[in-house]
Amino acid sequence: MILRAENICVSLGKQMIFNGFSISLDKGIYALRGANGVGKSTLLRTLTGAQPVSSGEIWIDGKHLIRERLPALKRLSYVPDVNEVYPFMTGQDLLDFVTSVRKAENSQQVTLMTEHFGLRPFLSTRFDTMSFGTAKKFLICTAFINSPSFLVMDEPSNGLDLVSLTYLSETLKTWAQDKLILVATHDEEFISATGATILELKERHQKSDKTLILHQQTIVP
Ligand SMILES: Nc1ncnc2c1ncn2[C@@H]1O[C@H](COP(=O)(O)OP(=O)(O)OP(=O)(O)O)[C@@H](O)[C@H]1O
Repeated sequence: MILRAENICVSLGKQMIFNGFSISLDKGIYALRGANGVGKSTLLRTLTGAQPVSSGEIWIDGKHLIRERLPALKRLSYVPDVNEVYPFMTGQDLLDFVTSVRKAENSQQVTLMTEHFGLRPFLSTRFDTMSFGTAKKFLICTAFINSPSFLVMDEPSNGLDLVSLTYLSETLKTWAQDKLILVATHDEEFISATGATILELKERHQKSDKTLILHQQTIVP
């Protein structure tokens, strides 16, 4: 299993969002859906170590997210729905920074991706003057640096133009052959284009008691 999370409990402020939630996934592409506020972003942040758990255990590719934090983090990438990049950084700065932090070689895949996304003219643009979609495309590119086994994206299609969206869908389909891709999305067309299996996050009896409903039939484009 690339992802294994068991009995996780997560609270935000006074609100318990997850109370004993478990999920295990192997390679493939999965679309996490659910009503606004049900906890999709919180779940993604938790599975990537960005949101601490009050109890429960998470393994990424067999590495424990707390006890083997660095090896676990090296195996995953997370693209949030908000631009969390320092405003003074340029597109190239971000690519260089992530390449260096991940001790990666300059990746051909990432260079190719920046070309397909039309990012070359924006390599020296600062994030505080970039459009939302352009910033999102740089963040997506960095997620592919060092070929992580577990790719997590929050609303990846949000803000992307059609050409970039088509390229991203095709790239994700290829990657899903031997990696796990988990995206939170409300975008039916994107789900259809990637052929993702839908995971519906729902509340069971009370707010913190959540379940995942797996839609066995994937939507075929
Ligand atoms: N920093 C925070 N402090 C307290 N509560 C929070 C915080 N962030 C989110 N919440 C609450 O946690 C719950 C889950 O929020 P989350 O953003 O994970 O939902 P979501 O399913 O991703 O929603 P959406 O579809 O609107 O993006 C909501 O009730 C939200 O109000």
